[in-house]
Amino acid sequence: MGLLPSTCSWVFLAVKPQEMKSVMDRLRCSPGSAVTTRIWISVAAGISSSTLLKMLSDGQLGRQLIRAMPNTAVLLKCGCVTYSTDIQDDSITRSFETLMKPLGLCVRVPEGQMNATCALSGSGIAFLLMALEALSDGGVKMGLPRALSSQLAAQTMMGAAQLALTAVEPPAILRERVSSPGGTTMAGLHALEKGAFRSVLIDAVEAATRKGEELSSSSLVNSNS
Ligand SMILES: NC(=O)C1=CN([C@@H]2O[C@H](COP(=O)(O)OP(=O)(O)OC[C@H]3O[C@@H](n4cnc5c(N)ncnc54)[C@H](OP(=O)(O)O)[C@@H]3O)[C@@H](O)[C@H]2O)C=CC1
Ligand SMILES: O=C(O)[C@@H]1CCC=N1
Repeated sequence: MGLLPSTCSWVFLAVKPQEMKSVMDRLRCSPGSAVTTRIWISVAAGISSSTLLKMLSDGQLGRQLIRAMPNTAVLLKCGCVTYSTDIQDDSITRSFETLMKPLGLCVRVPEGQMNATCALSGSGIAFLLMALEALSDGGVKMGLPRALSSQLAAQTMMGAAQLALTAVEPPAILRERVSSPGGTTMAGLHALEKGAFRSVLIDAVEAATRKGEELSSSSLVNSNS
């Protein structure tokens, strides 16, 4: 990775947060590093824009930075990309959004919300996949074949997401419509409430956000070392 062509005007930094400092150090020594007008896009979880900007300025690599957070569903063009930047030139942010929009939803957020969006949409895919696995296990426990159970769980999750994305009503109302008095859904929802389902998901987003904050402070320490 010693070479950074000077013609390369947009560079994605997609290494693990712990690798970022050493990668920046190596970029500084690259022949093309003198180009200070290029746009840097970091997708690293946790590392704040101020830490990244410090690494860029230490390496005299310019200061045009976009901090972005995609999720793995971008592979299927139904992902989320959140980003924050202090770049004032609208043509640059428009170009970035044009690049990202085919991948799914692309939303600009304040820097202070990046760790929370990383937790919710970046890591949230894993939380939902775990829920999907568990739903499928539930079906298998009740005698369904594994393949059918997994297929029904995934399709049901997609259906719930499509309903939530297209309906005018909030998810709570959509849920009520499935919950007949004395019916099967209420029986299942009661079991979820007893297991603190909602609370556990809220805890998961909070824990992932806090981890992002920790990664930010540790990379700041590293960038000063
Ligand atoms: N996984 C996810 O869902 C998401 C991840 N991210 C972020 O993306 C980043 C990468 O994560 P992920 O893709 O999961 O990790 P991977 O381990 O899959 O990929 C890391 C990449 O970095 C390369 N790499 C490692 N060390 C160096 C180095 N010293 N110099 C140059 N390249 C290096 C690796 O190359 P090689 O394979 O050749 O070793 C590999 O291509 C992380 O910062 C993560 O926070 C952001 C959003 C979502
Ligand atoms: O945990 C991770 O490495 C990544 C960051 C965003 C989602 N997962």
